[in-house]
Amino acid sequence: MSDFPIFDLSRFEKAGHDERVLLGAEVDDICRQTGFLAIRGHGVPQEVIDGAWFKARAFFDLPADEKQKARAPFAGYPYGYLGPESEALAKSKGQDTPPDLKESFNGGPLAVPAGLDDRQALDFCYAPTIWPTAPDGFRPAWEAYYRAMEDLAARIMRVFAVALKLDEDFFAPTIDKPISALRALNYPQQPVPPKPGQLRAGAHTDYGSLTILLPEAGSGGLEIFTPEGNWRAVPPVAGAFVINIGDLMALWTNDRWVSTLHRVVNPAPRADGSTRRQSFAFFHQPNWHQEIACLPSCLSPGETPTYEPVRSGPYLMGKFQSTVKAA
Ligand SMILES: O=C(O)CCC(=O)C(=O)O
Ligand SMILES: [Fe+2]
Repeated sequence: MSDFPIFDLSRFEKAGHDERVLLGAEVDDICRQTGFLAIRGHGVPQEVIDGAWFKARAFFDLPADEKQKARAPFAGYPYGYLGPESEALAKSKGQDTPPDLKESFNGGPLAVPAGLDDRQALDFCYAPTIWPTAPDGFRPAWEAYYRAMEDLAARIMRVFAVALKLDEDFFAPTIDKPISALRALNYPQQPVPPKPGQLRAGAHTDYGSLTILLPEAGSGGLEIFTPEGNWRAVPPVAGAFVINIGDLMALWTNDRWVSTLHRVVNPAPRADGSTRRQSFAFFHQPNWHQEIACLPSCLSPGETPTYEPVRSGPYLMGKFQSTVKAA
């Protein structure tokens, strides 16, 4: 996919007002088509990326019973280790498929906002992350990466605001107590052929405002469903993150921006067996109570919003739980 769009965030941040508007218009174009692009010039230190990446790798390399010590305590609990075959993302789209061929470790917000007393929020998004006891140093490395993603997401949301012809900090109050989750994914080698319809990650859209992906360097498998109706590979871009918008951004923009269907396909069988793939996905999610309703700048005169407003937290909870419970 040689024409996969790449956006230089440092260029935007150094630019004056007029150039920002022009760069914002480029992002608006991309988000109207697929909402998938690579971000370079992001400023996230390589040590922070490597720190979390190699701790995650060391965790996935542990024996299964070690990893299970950090498992989510029940189906539908959002954090901790989710072992092989515990989720089918296509179920969030009403597709009944065999479970995805992956395992993941998931962590939530690093702190509970002072004074928050919403039971559902406390029991779901602010439920404690179940930390692994090994490898040493996992938690600080994870938290450093989580913080870097939270910061990067807030900067990208500023670009989005400009792209939508809104005040640059329009989104700031909607994401000042975000309920984002970080997920480390491991797609193991496949010694046994997948079942019919079974993928590494079934076709889905992401649920929130924006996802920041870090696919393994040189790996393939991630595909998006293009407006022309084809599945198309997304390449990992060296030194960049792949970002995509989620359902809440589509809702916010009255479908001016698309939350594109994507999936991770199985690798071709290889004689050397080296088909394992790792990735990080940071799911940026507006404040629990934030109402997401069509933005005024996305409504032409005489047009009415397509969707009823939703609240960020309960919306996310419903989507997440649809992927792990029996259909
Ligand atoms: O691993 C990847 O590259 C993508 C995973 C993904 O789309 C997801 O977990 O939502
Ligand atoms: Fe996704």
